Amino acid sequence: MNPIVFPTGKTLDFVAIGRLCIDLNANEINRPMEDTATFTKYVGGSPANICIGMSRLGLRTGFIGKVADDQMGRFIARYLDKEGIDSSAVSVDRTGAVTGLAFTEIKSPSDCSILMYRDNVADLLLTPSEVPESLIAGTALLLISGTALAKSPSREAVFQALDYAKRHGAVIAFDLDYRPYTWASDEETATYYNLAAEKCDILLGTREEFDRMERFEANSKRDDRITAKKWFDHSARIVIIKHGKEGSIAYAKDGSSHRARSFPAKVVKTFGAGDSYAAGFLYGLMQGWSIEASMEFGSAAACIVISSHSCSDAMPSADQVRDYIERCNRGEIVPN
Ligand SMILES: Nc1ncnc2c1ncn2[C@@H]1O[C@H](COP(=O)(O)OP(=O)(O)O)[C@@H](O)[C@H]1O
Ligand SMILES: O=C(O)C[C@@H](O)[C@H](O)C(=O)COP(=O)(O)O
Repeated sequence: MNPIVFPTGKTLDFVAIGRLCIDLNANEINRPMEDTATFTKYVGGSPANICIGMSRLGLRTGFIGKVADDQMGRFIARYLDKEGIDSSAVSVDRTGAVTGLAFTEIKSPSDCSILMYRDNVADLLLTPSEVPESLIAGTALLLISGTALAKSPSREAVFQALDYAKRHGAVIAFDLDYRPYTWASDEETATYYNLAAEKCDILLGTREEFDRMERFEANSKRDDRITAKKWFDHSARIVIIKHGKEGSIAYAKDGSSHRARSFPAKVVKTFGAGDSYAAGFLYGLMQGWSIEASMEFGSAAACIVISSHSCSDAMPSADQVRDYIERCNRGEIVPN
């Protein structure tokens, strides 16, 4: 069963708020970054990737964010337009801030890491006054992402967006998306994550990300059910805890739980899994599918992205995801 009823009659299906950045993915894979000479540039940033994923799946999407007034910022803006994403709420920084960069290291299909350059980044300078109420009033689903909570004024901009979403009945999804680089302390992280999560209908995060929010609480066994239960006393209706290759588990407010296995994949790199999973899962819910069917769709979308070189550019269409599931069912995908 699907416990989320999305509002109808909106002009957009999905709006994300947060960072628009650049991924620089190593071309010479299976080696440390010290030995990598060339990288390919893609649009990146977790909420940007999810929004691109939703657009590829055929939804009407928009983005609220801030880009640098430089070549990278213009590359991002152009890419959003090409993908058919409403970028009317993407403002341009005029203070000399820069675009965030994520260099990716692909040492092996299972040993990947990210080196972030995020000093004075434009995305964290988004202000509450740059969040248009009309765009949020006109969407069925708003996605927020944890990194945008790391600093003011972007933090207040996200809370402003949450307030508008509540006011206008948009469903709210929160991808925890914890990135250590941006936060001042563990206490600060837990405080703002908890304050935002209380207001959201759907929470998605890895076990490690939920651990960050629970640092003051008694869940020493890191029990997923205990983690999820807390949020049902607030606004949550679905809590998903992701466990990499081991799959994911969803808890719903009615007490049910749903496990999704991961599909086989010829993995190039592991990053991008969570973003494509989120896009596939949220897309499924918006089609009125069950939680299980939506999780399956997200898991297959994740495999397509981790079998590719990029995150954003590799986001699949709905037909590609369906085809991947069928090929897996026929035993045609042999994992590495
Ligand atoms: N090595 C893998 N093989 C197949 N599927 C994977 C693999 N890693 C991740 N996935 C899929 O992607 C989903 C999200 O991945 P996960 O690593 O948990 O999130 P994140 O990328 O946010 O850390 C998993 O639930 C699983 O379906
Ligand atoms: O989120 C970023 O700033 C970098 C992403 O674009 C990057 O490609 C990535 O790490 C994806 O994250 P994941 O889906 O959680 O693995």
